[in-house]
Amino acid sequence: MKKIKKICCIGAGYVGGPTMAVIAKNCPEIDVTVVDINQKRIDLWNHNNLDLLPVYEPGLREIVKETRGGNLFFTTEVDKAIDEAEMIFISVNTPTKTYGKGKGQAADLKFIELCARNIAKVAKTDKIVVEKSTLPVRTAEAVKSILDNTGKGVKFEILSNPEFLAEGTAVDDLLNADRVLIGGDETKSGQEAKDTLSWIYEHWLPKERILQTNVWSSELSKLVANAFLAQRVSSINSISALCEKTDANVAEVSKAIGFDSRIGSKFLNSSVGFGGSCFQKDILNLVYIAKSYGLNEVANYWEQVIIMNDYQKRRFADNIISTLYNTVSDKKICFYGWAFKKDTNDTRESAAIYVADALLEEKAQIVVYDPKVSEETIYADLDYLGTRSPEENRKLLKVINDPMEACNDAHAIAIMTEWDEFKNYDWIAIFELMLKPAFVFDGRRILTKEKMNAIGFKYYKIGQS
Ligand SMILES: NC(=O)C1=CN([C@@H]2O[C@H](COP(=O)(O)OP(=O)(O)OC[C@H]3O[C@@H](n4cnc5c(N)ncnc54)[C@H](O)[C@@H]3O)[C@@H](O)[C@H]2O)C=CC1
Ligand SMILES: O=C(O)[C@H]1O[C@H](OP(=O)(O)OP(=O)(O)OC[C@H]2O[C@@H](n3ccc(=O)[nH]c3=O)[C@H](O)[C@@H]2O)[C@H](O)[C@@H](O)[C@@H]1O
Repeated sequence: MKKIKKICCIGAGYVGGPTMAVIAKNCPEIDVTVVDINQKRIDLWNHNNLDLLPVYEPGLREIVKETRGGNLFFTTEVDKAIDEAEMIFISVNTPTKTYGKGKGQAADLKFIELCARNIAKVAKTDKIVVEKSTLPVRTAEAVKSILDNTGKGVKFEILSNPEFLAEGTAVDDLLNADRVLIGGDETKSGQEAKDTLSWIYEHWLPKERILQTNVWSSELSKLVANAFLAQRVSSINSISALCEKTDANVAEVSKAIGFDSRIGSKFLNSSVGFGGSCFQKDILNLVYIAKSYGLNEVANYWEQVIIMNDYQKRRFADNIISTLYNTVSDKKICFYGWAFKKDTNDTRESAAIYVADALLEEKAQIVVYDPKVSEETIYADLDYLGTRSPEENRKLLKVINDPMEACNDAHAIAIMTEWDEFKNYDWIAIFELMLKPAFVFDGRRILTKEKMNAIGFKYYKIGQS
């Protein structure tokens, strides 16, 4: 096993940034360079004001402060970093394809291929190339084929090392990972490369949490882990609809089933629907792969997780409309939260986007307050859907930085993200500011029905009649 001194990571996003910061902190003898083609993102990673880091994660700014400029570097000099590194992580985005074959399901691998071609072009010495991005099964084969055909005699070992961190808890997830998965060739040099990557993680994680597999198992396990997690959320959300029709309470059901050690208590919180950049993308990708092998029953089974999630978002929006006397036209509805979960500024696939879109179709006036998401991001999310013109989105939806001002004269509040601060608001003062009857639609189940009703609210909580 070779002890390496220089690594590079292509892609300074939600995975590349935090992962490399944690490696730099725990491996002071290794120089870690994170590269990106997005100059603005790199400038923000290098900004003196650490509040402006492009990724908000609890604990991240402290690690960046400690390591940046010491053994952690952010730069757009991609070729130089590739040339100097002994190990290169590819951590670029792999979104769902929006064109051509597999449109709407398959992962778009153009950024991965560009990275592979760039490494092939630049590399003058042997490299270990690590797939950190989430990739369809057998992608390593394509990457290997591109790298092995450079004709320069440079040797590449390809490893799959998918990331399991969740946003909002990224630093903690990295420091205390349940497991690290490393897939590689079952050859002597493949084993050596796997051991070198294991050695990096062993700086802070117990050896028994580092699992080595073949490349294909590793690639597939990542998609399957996300599919199983999302499936739990869709399963409990399906039950939330049933609870609302009966006198059952979804929290009591979650608790009761979660006590069974075979089921376990995690990931059973009913919500307005899961969001995030990966659950939907990775399940769609799994569905596409299954279909491509003619496994239609397998594909249909997993697709149902997405169908249920779409139903949950639609159901929430429909309930707001029907409860507000079947019309929200010109009614002010205040959204508390836009991020797809608390403690992140990421909004990709957030349920808030789709609920807002449905209400805007009914000509509602929406006012959004989120403690970490910018106005620019919120408008970009809506414009991306293409449902109406950017001008109309800006006319119908406003972003306000003060939660009290946001709910002033509102007919209803919709809680879209479970930010802790929402629980501690002065809900009596909020009630006073709103039009009556004052409605609250709690898509995250963070408030107490009895207390809200006692204040005078008409309070609706997902999964409770
Ligand atoms: N966001 C998350 O929580 C997790 C994401 N993943 C996976 O990790 C991968 C990356 O995800 P994120 O970090 O969220 O994406 P991201 O979109 O935040 O970051 C990707 C970065 O790669 C850069 N990039 C694209 N092509 C490039 C190129 N040729 N050269 C240099 N830079 C390039 C982009 O400019 C962007 O800044 C995806 O495959 C995702 O599925 C895996 C686990 C968790
Ligand atoms: O591949 C990825 O990108 C990552 O996807 C998820 O992480 P993330 O999407 O960041 O966040 P989660 O905590 O999984 O939440 C996803 C969504 O499900 C929702 N959720 C989660 C749990 C729950 O019980 N109920 C629920 O509605 C959250 O609010 C959020 O909208 C996985 O948890 C990570 O292991 C994985 O690495």
